[in-house]
Amino acid sequence: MSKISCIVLAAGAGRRMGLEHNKVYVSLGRKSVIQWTLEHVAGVPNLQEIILVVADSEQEVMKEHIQSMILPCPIQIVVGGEERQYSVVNGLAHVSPDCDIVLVHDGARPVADADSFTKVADGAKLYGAAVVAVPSTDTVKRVDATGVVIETLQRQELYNMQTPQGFQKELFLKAQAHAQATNFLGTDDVSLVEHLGEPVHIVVGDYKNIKITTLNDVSVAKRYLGVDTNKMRVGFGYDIHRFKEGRPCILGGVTIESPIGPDGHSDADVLIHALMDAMLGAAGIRDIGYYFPPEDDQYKGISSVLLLEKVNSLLKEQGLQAYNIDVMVIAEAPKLKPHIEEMKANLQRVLEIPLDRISIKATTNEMLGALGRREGIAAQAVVTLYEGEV
Ligand SMILES: Nc1ccn([C@@H]2O[C@H](COP(=O)(O)OP(=O)(O)OP(=O)(O)O)[C@@H](O)[C@H]2O)c(=O)n1
Ligand SMILES: C[C@](O)(CO)[C@H](O)COP(=O)(O)O
Repeated sequence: MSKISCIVLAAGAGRRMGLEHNKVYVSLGRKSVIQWTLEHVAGVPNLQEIILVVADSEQEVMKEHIQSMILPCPIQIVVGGEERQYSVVNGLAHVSPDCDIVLVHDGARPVADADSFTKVADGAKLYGAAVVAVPSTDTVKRVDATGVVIETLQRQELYNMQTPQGFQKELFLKAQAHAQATNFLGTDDVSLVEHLGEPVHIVVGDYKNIKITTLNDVSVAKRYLGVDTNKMRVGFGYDIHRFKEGRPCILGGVTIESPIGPDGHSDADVLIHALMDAMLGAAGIRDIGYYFPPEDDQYKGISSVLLLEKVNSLLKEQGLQAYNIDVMVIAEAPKLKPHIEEMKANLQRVLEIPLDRISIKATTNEMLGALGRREGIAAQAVVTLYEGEV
């Protein structure tokens, strides 16, 4: 019986996702991308070990991330390389001597099911190298650097390669050594065996086995995994600041001429503060005091637009995106009307939603109470968030 080792690659940067963190930590419902991937890998019969390849800087984060998982075999975390292929080389160096079949799988493919691993392992055992692939559904053309079509390729011969990709270990070691000796860099693993001149067999896979590459893939993967998606959430925020003479009056990222302005640790932009609390509330991830504590010097005088950027990326990491926002500022002065379009443009720049889904309104407090006595300024905000892209 074959002994199988699976190298799971998670050492990329996930640049195309545009997040601050590696895409493999993005949540897809109650589990992250890498947790779904590992759960599916764990279902492979005869699996002896998992070699999880992780960037040097993320070793601790990854350990914390997977420590609660119950896996059927030992898992070893090893350091990745600059390119995907070099990460595979590092993983391969840690494969146990008694394993005879090596599978390689992208950590960013959380939908691949245990069946595709089994079929690839069987194919590798039988033929030496096998890969899960799907027929191309689009017409594919070769195009030159000026954008002119060179030729139309025969679609019946074209397949999109996915992972897992599997190998008899000795063949894979030989192919890796040959690639190194000839400076060959492939975009997938079986291409190293092709480069060696040995045959590679495909196993027909499933179109659902997507690689999480852009934010849009997150909602698609959630759908495929049966995780609730496109659910709307609502959040509410409120903030109030005392006015102080000589303080700048910054609202919605716009500096308004005024002899008085809201007092506070940051730039005291009460409008953005109410908005951020509404966003965090809708996401269910605490409040602005938690992320930007007033006793922390790094936030002294900081522009709240920068804080809003941070809140927006916290939401993106949860697969959430603002759909519409409605903010009400309550103050006797200054007059906001001449500045509202500029404020909306500032919010649009950060939140990347159309202007017609951003509402900023202002009202006086009819000279009632502290706000009516011009002692301060308050704001309330309501936000709807969508899970996934809208
Ligand atoms: N040096 C690298 C580059 C990529 N990968 C892994 O290879 C898989 C497929 O690569 P890709 O989708 O390109 O991931 P990233 O390199 O992270 O993404 P991007 O190219 O957008 O930065 C991912 O699971 C990624 O973590 C890796 O282990 N080591
Ligand atoms: C290996 C792979 O997932 C097969 O489709 C793909 O080639 C990886 O490419 P990327 O450029 O690293 O995303």
